[in-house]
Amino acid sequence: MSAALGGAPLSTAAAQIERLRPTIRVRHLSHRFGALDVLKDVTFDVGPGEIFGFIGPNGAGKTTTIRVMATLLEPMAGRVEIDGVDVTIDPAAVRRSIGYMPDHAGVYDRITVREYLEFFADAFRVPSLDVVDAVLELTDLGKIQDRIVATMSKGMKQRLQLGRILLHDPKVLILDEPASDLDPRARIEIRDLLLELRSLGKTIFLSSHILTELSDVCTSIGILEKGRLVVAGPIGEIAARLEAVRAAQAHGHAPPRHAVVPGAYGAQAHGHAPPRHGPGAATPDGAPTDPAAVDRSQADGPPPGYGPHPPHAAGLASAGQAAYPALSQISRRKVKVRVLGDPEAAAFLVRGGPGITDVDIVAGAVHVGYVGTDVKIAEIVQHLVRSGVGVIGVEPERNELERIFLEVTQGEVQ
Ligand SMILES: Nc1ncnc2c1ncn2[C@@H]1O[C@H](COP(=O)(O)OP(=O)(O)OP(=O)(O)O)[C@@H](O)[C@H]1O
Repeated sequence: MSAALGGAPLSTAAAQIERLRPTIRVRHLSHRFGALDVLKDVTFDVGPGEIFGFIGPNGAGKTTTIRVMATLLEPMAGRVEIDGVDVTIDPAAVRRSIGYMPDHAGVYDRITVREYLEFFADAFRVPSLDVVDAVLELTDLGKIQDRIVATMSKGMKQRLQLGRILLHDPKVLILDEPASDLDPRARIEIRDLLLELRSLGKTIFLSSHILTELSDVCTSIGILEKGRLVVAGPIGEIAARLEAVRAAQAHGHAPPRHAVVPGAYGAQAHGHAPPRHGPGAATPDGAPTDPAAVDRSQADGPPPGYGPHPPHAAGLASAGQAAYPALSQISRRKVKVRVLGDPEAAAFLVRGGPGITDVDIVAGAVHVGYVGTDVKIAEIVQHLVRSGVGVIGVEPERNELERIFLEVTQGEVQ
């Protein structure tokens, strides 16, 4: 089926340009509602073929960002490009290349699934027969195509909404809270569908205020808090940088520059690091050295009325310094260790060790609190094994994304 939704083949040169260019490019985006600064200098990239999770608590500014991306709201300052097109310069072209699913969107209830899709296919002026069949197959709604929409479950309605935004074969999907209010099965189905859409070459931007909701499908994330982007990039890369910060701090050093300087995520995360020499070269803190580059960077610079960019808008930089005390204090971490034999004996061996803050037995597992990096986990395990304890399971207490979220945010809402 995918031929109808897989996009046209590109020439080699064009394909190369596309591979290098971020599909979504947000630069210094700022917006105000009345006196409320809702978005403050938000900058990030989403590369082609990524599933980008835009995570933040209620009121953080996710929907406002999305509405700008979807051409429904003109930004007060900053720039957003979708597939190389500026949303304020050519909104019609942007609309053709995106499929936008708002949160809590309604569906027409009194028609069948097929009629619903045919109606929108007509509205979008796409040849409805082939495309509707393809969408029904992709969303797995073919079996219930004659069902009245009103009788469908929430999960099915959500898939139908996704089907609707696929009809014009957009390159980019922008989904506002696509999994909220869904039961676990429906969430898994949406997740699988997103993975399939990615395999068809779509770039997917989704927002969520529930961290674990779709985190397992995201290739990269951005965390928004009180209108500021706290961090963005591939999950593994952010985790590695936090680990470097922790390691340095565990040894009483300042965090290494590469772990915290502006530009340590985003552009570099997508392979667009500024060269060290020649045009576009940058100083270690990301400032361009060539005057033309300075001009270009100023063209991207702070919007009028919004002042200089606050340092922590640029990444983990200030997160590792004063602005994010949670990071600079190094959060205590926990690891759950399962052992053969008596857990009390294992707890006794670990308790009081260097960097160990507390040890408990919960449901037969030894829960060890510690300060430090993953190296500490290895040391604990090594110590137990050398002492003759059989270690059968080691599980850091939180998943990676939860840990990152807790470390880089302060739990503030606006
Ligand atoms: N049209 C508007 N007029 C005034 N204030 C608004 C408007 N739209 C949003 N806001 C305010 O802007 C802030 C950010 O809202 P936004 O909807 O972007 O957040 P969000 O991260 O999507 O939150 P949620 O998950 O609750 O949807 C909130 O304080 C909200 O009340």
